[in-house]
Amino acid sequence: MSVSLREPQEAGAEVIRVEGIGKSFGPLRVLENISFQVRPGEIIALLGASGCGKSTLLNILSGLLPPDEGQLLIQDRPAAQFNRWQTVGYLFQEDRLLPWRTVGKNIHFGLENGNYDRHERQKRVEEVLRLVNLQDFEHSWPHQLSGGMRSRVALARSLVAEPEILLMDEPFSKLDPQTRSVMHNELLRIQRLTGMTVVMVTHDVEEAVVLADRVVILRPNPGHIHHIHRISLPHPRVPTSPEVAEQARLLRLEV
Ligand SMILES: Nc1ncnc2c1ncn2[C@@H]1O[C@H](COP(=O)(O)OP(=O)(O)OP(=O)(O)O)[C@@H](O)[C@H]1O
Repeated sequence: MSVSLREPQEAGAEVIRVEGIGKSFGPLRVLENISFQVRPGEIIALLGASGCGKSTLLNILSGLLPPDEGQLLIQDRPAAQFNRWQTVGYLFQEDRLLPWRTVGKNIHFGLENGNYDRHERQKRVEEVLRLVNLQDFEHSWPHQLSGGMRSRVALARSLVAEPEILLMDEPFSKLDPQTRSVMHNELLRIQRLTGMTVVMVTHDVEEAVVLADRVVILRPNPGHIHHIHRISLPHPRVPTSPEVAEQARLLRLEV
């Protein structure tokens, strides 16, 4: 994909800046005073107990949900000014593939908010299918695919508009452990190739350790940042290794 040819951004620049964000739903205070920055190409995991506001925070980062307080800057611009369809890709817990569309047409869906001609759309779909190693499945139907392949199609759909930022809400949690591990490696390979920035919600401490550069640990009532934990282990990080187990142990003490 042409994302792989993207110019590296200025060293140290931030792609996301969250400043003092708060959010309530009616009387329920969900997030309070959330501040952190994300540098280009970082993988950030949002980790915390159920209900501490991880998905709400991800929705705010996507620009879909306005915060009540504080501000979100994407590439130094207020969230209201960025074109979220081209800047941000979103990958959900369910693959959300449309069963009446082929793989190729499902991926086309990721381009329907952009201004692309037919030739450009087709070129991008073919490129992203190669990126996720599904080049032979453009004309297959979702029901013909395994869980891991469906997960790759959903990933391809979120990447086809070449977003700078990929937001993921527990995207691999429904996969079996072996397929999940394969998808972790796929994500890391694609991240390296494209240089995209990733923010992901997870419940899974090992997943956070295997993937993330930094883990933002949230605690509830209302959701706030307890600690930001850096994971400095080199890749590949083997899930069964003592180093990963030790980092997971440290994280569990904090969550
Ligand atoms: N649109 C909404 N309207 C009302 N309450 C909401 C809304 N969205 C989320 N909430 C509430 O906000 C709180 C935080 O929800 P959120 O989904 O962000 O947490 P989470 O940490 O992602 O949880 P989980 O790990 O279980 O998915 C919960 O109490 C939830 O019921």
